[in-house]
Amino acid sequence: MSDTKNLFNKVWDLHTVGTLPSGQTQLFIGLHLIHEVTSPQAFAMLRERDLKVMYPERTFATVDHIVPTDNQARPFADNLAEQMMSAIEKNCREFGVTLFDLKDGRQGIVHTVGPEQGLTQPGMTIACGDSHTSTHGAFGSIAFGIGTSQVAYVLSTQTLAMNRPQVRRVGVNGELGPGVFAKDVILHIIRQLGVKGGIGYAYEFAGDVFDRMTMEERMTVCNMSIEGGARCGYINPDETTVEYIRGRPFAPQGEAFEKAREWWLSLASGPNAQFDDEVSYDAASIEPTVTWGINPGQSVGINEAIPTVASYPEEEQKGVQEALDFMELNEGQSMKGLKIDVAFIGSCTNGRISDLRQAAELAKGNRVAPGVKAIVVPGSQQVRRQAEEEGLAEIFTEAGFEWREAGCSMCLAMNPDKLKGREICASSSNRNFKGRQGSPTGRTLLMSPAMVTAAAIRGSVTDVREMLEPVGA
Ligand SMILES: CC(C)[C@H](C(=O)O)[C@@H](O)C(=O)O
Ligand code: SF4
Repeated sequence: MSDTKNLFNKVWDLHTVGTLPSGQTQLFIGLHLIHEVTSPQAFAMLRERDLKVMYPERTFATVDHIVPTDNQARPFADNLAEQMMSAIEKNCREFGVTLFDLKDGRQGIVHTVGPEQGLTQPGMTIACGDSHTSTHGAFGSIAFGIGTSQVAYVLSTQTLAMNRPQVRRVGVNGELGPGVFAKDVILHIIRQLGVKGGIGYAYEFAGDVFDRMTMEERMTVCNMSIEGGARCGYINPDETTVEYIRGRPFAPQGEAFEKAREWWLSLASGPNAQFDDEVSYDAASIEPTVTWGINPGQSVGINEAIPTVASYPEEEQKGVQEALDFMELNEGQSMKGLKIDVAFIGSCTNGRISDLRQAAELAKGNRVAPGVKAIVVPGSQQVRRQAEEEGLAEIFTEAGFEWREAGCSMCLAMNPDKLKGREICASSSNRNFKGRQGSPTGRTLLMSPAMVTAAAIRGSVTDVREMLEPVGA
């Protein structure tokens, strides 16, 4: 393999089956993850054509979006949710696909359970009928969100027709300050490059900030690469990646693991790797970040004022004003002190054990502010069990947070967890689109789980650094 090839192109080339008449690449998909929302029609398409799932052993299913996080008794109160649940149960049974269902112990958000079970590995191509599939790129896999008809295609052929994106290296170097987390890094990147800036690109995140990150932090970053418009995002595999995977249920074991390790590490972009574009940011310039608008690029550092409309290019000004009007915020205003109604800790961006540990550390000995509804929703049953064992669940409930079952919950509100009316929600999720959290007029402020916890306790948007122990104390 040539030294100048970056990881993305190495993995792409290794999985290329051929070039289609359209000019697209037919790409072999190593791992296909499915969930209840985008799979029912895909299975229906297979039935219509009398097709089978080509590699049921490369296909794994979970339930996450529609799952209630309080009362999980069947049948679910929501008829549509019950139908989706029964459909995935039937489809997995009939097509021979492993399903992590509610009784399984491994159920959770699709992007939480893949890595947790050791299914997600470096050098793989991964597809899932879900935009945040980019999360799996944290392992140095190339992982794409796909639509329902493509889900049918992958089920029946284990391949996907795709245009090869260009690769942009996004560097962040230096030291992150206290109270600045992976979430702030990716919100900062999206703000700089724009929500459409990544169109046509795969993002390689590189630099010493990512090198020092844990796998869970890397997943937070890659999860949101698609919010910046990129087709996918990834981080080169290193010893951190290898050690995370070691011993997980679906990881290679023994000698096979050592062989895989060598191969995984060989895939990383080397010092001479070429990129179609490169940008880089200084870690020290990143503050705890919070969104003020209706897309994930509309954010500010907690000590900054909301930018003026005039500071945007003319073609964007109308949209910016519309966002301010919807949020009932003004240019020049500070986000600090803005009252919140709801605090949501969870989602495939920030619903893993390290997120809950951070939140619990701040919640310990504090109380959720009067009038604020605060919920903590683990990303998976495994995260939930671990949090209970570590005493985190108890810390949360003592502080006045609700402790829930695993699922997507209020990230998308395709389940009973919804905002009401004009409520403002401090949320550790990844999208702040109008109506995203279940009320058409509800308002979402994206931030790190630590910032959400701080807002829950103070009752308003807070600089989390005010609540951290001074260094050395
Ligand atoms: C329901 C699903 C198709 C959707 C996605 O693709 O991302 C959801 O997960 C989301 O986050 O909006
Ligand atoms: S947690 Fe949110 S972003 Fe992630 S898969 Fe579920 S709905 Fe989509």
